[in-house]
Amino acid sequence: MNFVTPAGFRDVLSDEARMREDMTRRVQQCFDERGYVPIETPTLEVMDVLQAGGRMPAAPFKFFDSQGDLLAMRPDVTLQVARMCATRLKGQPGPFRFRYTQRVFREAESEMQAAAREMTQMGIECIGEEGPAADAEMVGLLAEALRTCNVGGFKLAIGTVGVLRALLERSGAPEAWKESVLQAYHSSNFVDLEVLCADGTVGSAFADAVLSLPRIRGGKEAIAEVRSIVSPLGCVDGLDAFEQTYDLLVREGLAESIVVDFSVMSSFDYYTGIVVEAYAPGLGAPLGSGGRYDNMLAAYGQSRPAAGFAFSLEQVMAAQTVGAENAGSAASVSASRIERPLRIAVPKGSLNADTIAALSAAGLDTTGLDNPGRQLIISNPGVDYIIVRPTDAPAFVALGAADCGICGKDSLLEADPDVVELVDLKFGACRFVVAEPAGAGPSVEDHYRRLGSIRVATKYPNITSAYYAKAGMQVEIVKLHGNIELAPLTGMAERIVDITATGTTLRENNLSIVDEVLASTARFFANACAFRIDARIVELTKALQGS
Ligand SMILES: Nc1ncnc2c1ncn2[C@@H]1O[C@H](COP(=O)(O)OP(=O)(O)OP(=O)(O)O)[C@@H](O)[C@H]1O
Ligand SMILES: O=P(O)(O)OC[C@H]1O[C@H](OP(=O)(O)OP(=O)(O)O)[C@H](O)[C@@H]1O
Repeated sequence: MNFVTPAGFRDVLSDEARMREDMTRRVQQCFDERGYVPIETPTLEVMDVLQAGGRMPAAPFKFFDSQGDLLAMRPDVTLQVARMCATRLKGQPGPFRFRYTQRVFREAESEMQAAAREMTQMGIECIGEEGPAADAEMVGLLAEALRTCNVGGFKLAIGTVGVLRALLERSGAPEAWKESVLQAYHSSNFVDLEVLCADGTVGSAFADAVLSLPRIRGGKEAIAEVRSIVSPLGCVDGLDAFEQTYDLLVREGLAESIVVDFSVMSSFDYYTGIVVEAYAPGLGAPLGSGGRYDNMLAAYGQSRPAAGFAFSLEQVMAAQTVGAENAGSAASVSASRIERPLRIAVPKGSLNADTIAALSAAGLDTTGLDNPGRQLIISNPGVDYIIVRPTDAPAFVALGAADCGICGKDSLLEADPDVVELVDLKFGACRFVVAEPAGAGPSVEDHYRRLGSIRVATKYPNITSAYYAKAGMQVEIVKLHGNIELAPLTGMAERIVDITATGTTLRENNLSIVDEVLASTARFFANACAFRIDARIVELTKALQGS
């Protein structure tokens, strides 16, 4: 027997535990000095209670107790605080300022994530206050806490959800379109957004506004730019308060640390006003996030305005490690981000030549990239090309090993990484199809009727199972790594789900297409944090769009 901890759970040895203790103490003291008092919430909640508060931030661990209640380990503290305020503190007038340091527990969300499943969150919730002063207090305190933790060069991206909500409501668009737009915003999919805004569902002024909003970023001028776009449409909701919040933050000396960014809207259904996400240079994932969630308490029976944030102790410690490594070089942490080469994941294989051509047309020095030999990283002035298998590109970018990259939409759909999809590069066009041996249709259908399932071979099990789940058909998926067409020819599977481009492979192996699953082209995409703090990615995006 191996005496190991469960995946994603670990012991913390003394040296690290001492650092964690010290950091926690300093942060809690910082919160305490601003009038925030400690609270603790239970490790377990009834699942229905958690769900009542809105979208769950991550999949929780769940189990039944002896009474048959479905319980969940807390994936987050905010929902619990909302529940607590609306129930146990119902009779008290407030406002309440709470702080906490608590472990949260999350089931792994994807295979690609080598993630911890137990994390320590430090955060605050301010219940019963609203307006720019309360919002600035929340964002300012997040900045102060990160400074207390010596996180160098951090950035706080702030936006407000009011403007987009107003644009959608007043656009007159059908619900399905609005949901698709929100989905594109949530998944940071600029390519989908472009397609939706070009489909003629809403007038061009609304379409242009919805499309340009997430690309606007900067300082005070970014707010003015948003205003000039949404004001003629009568959609300035929340923008005045947001501008006042921004001014207050600048007055607190935070101009260098905050960046207005209207693409930060990942939890639109949960937040009602300002949203904030914290990033540190060199970290692939955000340090923490927060915002205003005025509707959540009402879901528990008592309406009160509320705002708060939480950040991860583990992420803060990781930022310090990256900061210490950068400090070894001549530059400071924030400056080193600018000086460090931009890391681009470049696919080898069939997308390679077009990728090099696109990067070169965008103005990058691609010398040596077309003939790297066995060298896996090609370094040119200002840029490191990381040569990857196309199916690995999403992992490199999502985990922050590369700042941005290129691969087929098929690889992105299969991996479903947390990245920002920026440009449809149009090359690498292919179609995903379901195919079977020519003339085998009746026998495959008979097989399904008799056994209630068929075997489908593919390199893309996630795309395939999503397709069959939608079709309501039971299948056994056989995962292969290449020459998928062999599976039905050898009797290993009845059908395949695979790529076709010219159709030659299907034709030469006497296979015929049963259905179309989706079409794919190559995409340029970026790590969500790098996209928000590294201006070079925005520049490269523009250059690639023009090429
Ligand atoms: N005829 C085609 N066959 C395969 N892929 C194509 C074709 N045309 C375009 N593509 C695109 O090129 C991408 C890379 O294909 P390629 O064959 O180079 O790598 P792969 O073998 O699928 O990936 P990996 O080596 O990571 O398993 C595909 O994901 C797809 O988006
Ligand atoms: O329609 P066509 O132009 O004939 O292209 C389709 C073929 O290309 C891909 O294979 P790939 O060359 O990537 O090899 P693999 O089977 O090893 O993945 C795909 O899996 C098909 O087999």
